[in-house]
Amino acid sequence: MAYTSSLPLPKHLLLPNRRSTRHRSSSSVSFIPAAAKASGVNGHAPEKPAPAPNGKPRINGVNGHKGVNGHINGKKGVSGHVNGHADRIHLSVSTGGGGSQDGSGLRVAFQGAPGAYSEFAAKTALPGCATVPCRAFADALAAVERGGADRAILPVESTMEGTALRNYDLLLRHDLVVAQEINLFVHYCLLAMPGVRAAEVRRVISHPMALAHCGRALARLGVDREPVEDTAGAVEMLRSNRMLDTAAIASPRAADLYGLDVLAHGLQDESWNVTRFLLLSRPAAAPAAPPANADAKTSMVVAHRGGSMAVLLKVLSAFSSRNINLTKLEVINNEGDGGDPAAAGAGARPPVMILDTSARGAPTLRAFPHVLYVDCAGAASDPRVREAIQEIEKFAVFVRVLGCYAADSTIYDLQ
Ligand SMILES: O=C(O)C(=O)Cc1ccccc1
Repeated sequence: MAYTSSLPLPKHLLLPNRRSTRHRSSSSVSFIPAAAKASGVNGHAPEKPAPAPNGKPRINGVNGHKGVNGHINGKKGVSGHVNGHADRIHLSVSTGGGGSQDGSGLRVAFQGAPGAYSEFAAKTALPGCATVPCRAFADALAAVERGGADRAILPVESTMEGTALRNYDLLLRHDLVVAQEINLFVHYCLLAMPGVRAAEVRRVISHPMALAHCGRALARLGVDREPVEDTAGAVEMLRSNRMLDTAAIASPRAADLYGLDVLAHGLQDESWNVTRFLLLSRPAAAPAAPPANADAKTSMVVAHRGGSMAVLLKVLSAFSSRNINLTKLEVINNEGDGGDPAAAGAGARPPVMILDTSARGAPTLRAFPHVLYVDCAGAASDPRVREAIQEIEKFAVFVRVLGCYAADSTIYDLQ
């Protein structure tokens, strides 16, 4: 596949996150690697490279330039140069919890039926793992907490829609840590029962994210849309009910797996469509954190009192004064309902619920109307990162480090 350099910047790099407007006031700068490369920020047309040495197909999402320290403007400094290492594949993380480096011996819970994008992402990150299908993302996280799985995989942001706030909500409510990240190029296909022609399709079913990513194509087709739990589940539903007036949006792999026809390829409204997934682990079973001098990322959530831009500036200054790059910054302000969860029903914005695991007693769920989701380059053990967090803790209400893991700027392409 050839990617051209003339694509516009992904929407979420330019605008406040619009997907969240109903429930959330949120704006973000979120840096999935290669998003800006595809947009031609550096003037190079990205090319699909040879498979990586480990056999995984990959797109090197970055161009070898170092990022601009502390630069969080959505246009410059976001070309995936999170850590300045363009074409390495970071697979040398210890998987902890008894698993080997390729994930053999690990069970990874994912939402959906076999063939879901999340399962591909899990298998790409940990080729030797066993995947455990779950009905909902919440079930996947609960499976890890209860010991029924070693990891859960969760899509947390996409170049087309920015942060998946509902999945962040889930992550924050659980006592789990980020163990690994993986970026997956997502191709959407229109699939139907063998022999069904496009003109016969009246309805399209898929995961809500897939329907949203293909909105313009679906409008052109003039079909009804129906959300279901996941893309592969949609395909399974078509197959088992022999639905002849319905198509599903899912991956080409799901078409093979379930024996369906592909009516159209590349259905997504933007040709550059990358989803970032996180692999989550119980804290005690997490892989050893990358050493301070390795390419690493630290993810955290910062709750603050809100009310002014000063907090944001102070957070930025804590990082930029130490030359620490930010790779994600999402601002959530849910003060509209005064933090009253009871007001949430009528379109008011509920506060963000975060499990506080720092206290001595049992972890408690706390409500915060003003939070920042921050990913920074560097390990949590790096003295600069430690100091930045300590500085933020002086003025924030609460900081929870969500994990420290190997930075992986590769975009994997499974087509
Ligand atoms: O439904 C799936 O296949 C999933 O894994 C969730 C999803 C949907 C669309 C893009 C990425 C992940």
